[in-house]
Amino acid sequence: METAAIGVTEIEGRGRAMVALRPLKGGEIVLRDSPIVLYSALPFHSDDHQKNNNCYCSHCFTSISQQPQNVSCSTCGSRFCTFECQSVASTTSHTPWVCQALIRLRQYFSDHHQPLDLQLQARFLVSAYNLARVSPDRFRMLSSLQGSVPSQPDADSSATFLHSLISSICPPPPLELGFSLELTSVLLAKDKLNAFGLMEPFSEEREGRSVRAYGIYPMASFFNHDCLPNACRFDYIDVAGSASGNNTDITIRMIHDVPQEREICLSYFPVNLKYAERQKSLRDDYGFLCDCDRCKVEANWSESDDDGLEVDAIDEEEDEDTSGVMDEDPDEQMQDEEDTDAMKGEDDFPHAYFFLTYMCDRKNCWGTLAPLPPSVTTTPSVMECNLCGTCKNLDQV
Ligand SMILES: C[S@@+](CC[C@H](N)C(=O)[O-])C[C@H]1O[C@@H](n2cnc3c(N)ncnc32)[C@H](O)[C@@H]1O
Repeated sequence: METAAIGVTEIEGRGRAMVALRPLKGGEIVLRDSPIVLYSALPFHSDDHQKNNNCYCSHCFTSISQQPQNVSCSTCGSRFCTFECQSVASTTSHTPWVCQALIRLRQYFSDHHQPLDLQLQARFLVSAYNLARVSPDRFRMLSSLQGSVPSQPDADSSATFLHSLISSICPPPPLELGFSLELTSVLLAKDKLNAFGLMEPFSEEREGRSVRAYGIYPMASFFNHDCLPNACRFDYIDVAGSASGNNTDITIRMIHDVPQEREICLSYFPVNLKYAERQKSLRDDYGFLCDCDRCKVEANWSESDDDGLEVDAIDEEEDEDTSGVMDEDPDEQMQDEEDTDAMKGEDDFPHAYFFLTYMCDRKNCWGTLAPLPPSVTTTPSVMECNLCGTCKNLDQV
């Protein structure tokens, strides 16, 4: 039997972390994870009619706009892809309390205009308090994830507002753990630190990435962040299909080879973000300052470097022959380049190799490329983008 690929360990200053339990190959799938809690990314109410017209299954989030057979909840109107999905939902994600809570919150948000963030936090709280009722074991998993009572007054004011809203219009049925402002506040902090956005299928016309639903995944929540990640997340929404029951599962795939004991990290946002944007998001949203190898270099850049150097350096690099380097560990590759100073502007920009090799260059995508899993291809040089799905041979990269 093959040894497990990754395991959870504690790293000082970083909390729990995922590490390689054996040498890992680029393209290897190191985790498949199913969500413990899911919620829609659509507002309860929006002036945008497209957004009000929910065309996803409320349980498995498969697109149902093309499915004439879809069914609706006779009480709240939520739509489901099939009777089977609706039947499963009636005892899990769409219990009578959720149904009533959705009706009342929808009414409240159409009468009182509130920002999208707050509406989505309300959706999360309904899903989380419902989970506490229908699956105490999964709720305990959620409770064990990173996230405690926040210190920022802003976060506390959202919790206070949402707690009082839910208490007054749709209080949950009695729960073992109770229903308190402190629990609401802690749950919101866990959502903020651990939720993954399940993306709409890619479209070149749409700027930015559009999220269909948010999910919290019990194992994937242990990956720490690095601005030059060695693994990335793939989801297969609308590809897997509701029939397989895993439309909302995610997989984590290695971007390149890593040795045993190396920490496996994801990037919490698209890798093209600038230093200041990354630091702000990590400080404000995740509560830490990043001092990864890339940040150490970019911390010394002037603002104009940050604006222009990445593109300049990539253009310079594009003239070089990068084929045939994929069999090497890119970390070593970068180290070799550092040692020999083979790359122009190397001291300032040692991560040019990463951008050239692993960043998708399709318009408006900004996804990350990882080799296809060895089980899918016999050609290790085929790279797939985790957002738009484009496949490229390494010699095209
Ligand atoms: C999704 S959790 C990752 C797992 C977490 N370390 C734990 O113990 O459960 C995100 C949190 O991990 C910590 N974290 C993630 N990446 C980090 C990094 N590069 N340096 C320090 N802390 C990090 C931060 O506290 C962040 O809010």
